[in-house]
Amino acid sequence: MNYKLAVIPGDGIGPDIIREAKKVLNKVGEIYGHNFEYTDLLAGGAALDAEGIPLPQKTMDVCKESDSVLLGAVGGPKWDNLDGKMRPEQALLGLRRGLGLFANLRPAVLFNELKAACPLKDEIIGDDGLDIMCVRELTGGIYFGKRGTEGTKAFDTLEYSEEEVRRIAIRAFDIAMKRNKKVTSVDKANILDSSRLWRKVVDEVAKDYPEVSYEHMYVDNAAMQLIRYPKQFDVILTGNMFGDILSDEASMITGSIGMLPSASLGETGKGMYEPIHGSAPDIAGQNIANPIATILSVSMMLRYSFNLEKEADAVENAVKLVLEKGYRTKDICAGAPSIGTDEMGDLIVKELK
Ligand SMILES: NC(=O)C1=CN([C@@H]2O[C@H](COP(=O)(O)OP(=O)(O)OC[C@H]3O[C@@H](n4cnc5c(N)ncnc54)[C@H](O)[C@@H]3O)[C@@H](O)[C@H]2O)C=CC1
Ligand SMILES: CC(C)CC(=O)C(=O)O
Ligand SMILES: [Mg+2]
Repeated sequence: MNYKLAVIPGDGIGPDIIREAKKVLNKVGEIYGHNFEYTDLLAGGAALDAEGIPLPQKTMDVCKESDSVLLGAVGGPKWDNLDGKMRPEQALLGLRRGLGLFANLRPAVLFNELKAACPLKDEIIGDDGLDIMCVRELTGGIYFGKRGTEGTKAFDTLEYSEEEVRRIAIRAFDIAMKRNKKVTSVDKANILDSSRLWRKVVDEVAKDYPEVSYEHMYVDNAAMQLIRYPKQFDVILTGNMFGDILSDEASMITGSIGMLPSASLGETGKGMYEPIHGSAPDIAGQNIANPIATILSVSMMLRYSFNLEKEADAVENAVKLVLEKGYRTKDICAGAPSIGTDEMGDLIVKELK
């Protein structure tokens, strides 16, 4: 099969981690007889530098025509003083909305081999590890609300429609049915009207899933419970900003933010796949970034967009084997010797079968 991929390396460590992810995809293609055809595109700071805007029309057009999108990360201090609408991060919002990718899946899984890198105590992790799926609404909420600055005041607004909540809730309950059948819906319904609407709609959706146990939890409590007793969670369903924040917190369950992949999905098979971390300007250009979150995002692409289960498993297994053999990038080495971004990519490619 031939798969057309739009590839957006972006800024900071973006180009380094994307290079490793492509190596892995190329090897998967070679072993399993697929052709992955890449179109490299500009977005974020790289696009601002080249064309003066964060999301050029060509990037959007090619993403729309492609079977899926692979993205590194965007942003960095060079562009931090630009007006809100011109910032690199606007490219992400434009892509997510423009492609209709309302469901952001962020699986926080602790590989057994990385227990030492996880800051939680052994008795909290237990013997059977940790595995939480964060389902974040991605095209609504406060990141997309009306905002502005008026003199010495600035405002942002948070809106959700019933339809927006319903479609993400259905996605979360469907996912829970294939996992441990538990959904924790996270909101701030003690304060926010939009959260009370969120709760009402989730209650309605839950009626169609009698096998799934579900609960509501306030976001401040959820942030605390994630550290106190993460095993209580199976699927976390939440809005755009809460999901952004809680998934960075949940990433420490995996040992490092450099381990957590994501899939952004809509109503069709097309998705956008990216690590949950940013462009990490503090380590850019040093060959120390962990490429595993991006490589696992490739695995999610194979599974969710192309239905290539064997191939997706092969990528995950290759990552596990490399970790089993003791290889670590700096963020997960817990004081032991570490290897570079490129060597980690090469070793994962070598373990693919
Ligand atoms: N999806 C995207 O493109 C995102 C972009 N950003 C942008 O990225 C820039 C930096 O944002 P930060 O808040 O610093 O978040 P960040 O996620 O880039 O970095 C936070 C910390 O985690 C480390 N880190 C991140 N990824 C890593 C990896 N693969 N391996 C090892 N260490 C890693 C960094 O070195 C840093 O110490 C900003 O311009 C921000 O707006 C932030 C989040 C998401
Ligand atoms: C940079 C933001 C637009 C997004 C973000 O932090 C994320 O999606 O994780
Ligand atoms: Mg984030």
